[in-house]
Amino acid sequence: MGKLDQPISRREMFKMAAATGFGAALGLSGMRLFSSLETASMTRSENQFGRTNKVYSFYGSHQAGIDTPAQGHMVFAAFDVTAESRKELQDLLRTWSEAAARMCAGKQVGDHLTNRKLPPEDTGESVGLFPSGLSITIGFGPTLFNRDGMDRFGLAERYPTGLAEIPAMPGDALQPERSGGDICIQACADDPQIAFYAVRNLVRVSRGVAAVRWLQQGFLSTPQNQKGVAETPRNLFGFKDGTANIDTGNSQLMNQFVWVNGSDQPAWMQGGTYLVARRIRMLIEVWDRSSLDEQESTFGRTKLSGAGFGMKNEFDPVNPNFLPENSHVRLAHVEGTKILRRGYSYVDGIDPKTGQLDAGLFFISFQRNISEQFIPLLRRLAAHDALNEYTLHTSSAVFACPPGVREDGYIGETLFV
Ligand SMILES: C=CC1=C(C)c2cc3[nH]c(cc4nc(cc5[nH]c(cc1n2)c(C)c5CCC(=O)O)C(CCC(=O)O)=C4C)c(C)c3C=C
Ligand SMILES: [Fe+2]
Repeated sequence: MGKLDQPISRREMFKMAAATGFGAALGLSGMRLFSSLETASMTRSENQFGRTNKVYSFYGSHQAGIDTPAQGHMVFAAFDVTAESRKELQDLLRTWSEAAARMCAGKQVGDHLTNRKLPPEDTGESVGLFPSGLSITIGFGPTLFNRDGMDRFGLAERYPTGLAEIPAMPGDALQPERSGGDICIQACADDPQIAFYAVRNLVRVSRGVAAVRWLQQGFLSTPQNQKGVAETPRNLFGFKDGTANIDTGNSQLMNQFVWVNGSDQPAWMQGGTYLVARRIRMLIEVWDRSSLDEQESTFGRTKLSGAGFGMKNEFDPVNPNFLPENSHVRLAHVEGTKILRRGYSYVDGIDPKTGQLDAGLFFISFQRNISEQFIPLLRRLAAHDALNEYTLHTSSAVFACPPGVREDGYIGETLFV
């Protein structure tokens, strides 16, 4: 194979692109990134699908994928760890960290061409694609610390205070095979192929020591107003979802409600946070037959503008007295406490029993303490929320997301010191 025929890595391509401009780099490599639909006015760091040259480092004081802006696509995988020793578990976390750091930087996990007689060290589907703001977030589930009374990895004593299992709630329709997990990986990117690529390669390099227990894909579309400013995304019920979310740029709120910090224990979780995932099926067919009045009363907000009842604009503070007592927002709005929501819509075909769409919200939230923030909120909603008529919670999982990774370090290393 001649030198010019050899595929180049995403890193090489972007180095070349920086030096020469994308057109020249692409001409040289023979790769095609821009379709004929794209115009000269389109930014050279973004293609017509909005897939971007953005890079979120895997290294830093906090993990990416929490306070970084939500990308358009998510693949979330929960794993059962089959490693048999603490050392094997640490090796797995090291291997994952190395691979994750490379992929987030827009590089491939390994070489495609080392040995024709062996499987390539990278699966190849990211060649020529943009880094697309890939973030990889890793969390540890309760069973990693203690499974049925067994301390498999000598970690039982290090069980984190803020990690609580969610008790059964009225109306739950949880599927055990879609719930729980020893470790989770949340991969988000502006390109669905990059998000899948990341998880697929992390699964590949963990063969023999971890097995996927369940996996969920999700998507999110962010509208832009006429000035090109991003607006609140809408969920599959057509409502703006995220209006009253925590502003991730507000470090005071992030420290108050999301990051483990100050005198919080255990010390190994400082800079981390706790993740709750609930796969919530939305009964689309029932919803679509309900009147606009009923839909708006369910949330206590106006469908088109997103404004709370009695208010004019989306971001006007809600006045609970104007909202129906059992409306979602009235019940979820609790003075003095908050959680950070970062969920994705999903569509998983149809329910084979009923023929109805299996679509909804893969709800993800991050908080400093699950028992104090999330569980009381879910209890209120499960007991009284008008939205329950249109939803079914089909899976549930909780994870402790350790702090970010230092260069040369690995994810969760503070847990082992
Ligand atoms: C336990 C926490 C929550 C679950 C589960 C949940 C499910 C859920 N939510 C929507 C749609 C909306 N939620 C909105 C606001 C909102 N929701 C929660 C928590 C849970 N939601 C909170 C804390 C809030 C903010 C309350 C406030 O302080 O005002 C809204 C309104 C717009 C917004 O602020 O985002 C919508 C719409 C769905 C469809 C859903 C389950 C499928
Ligand atoms: Fe909500």
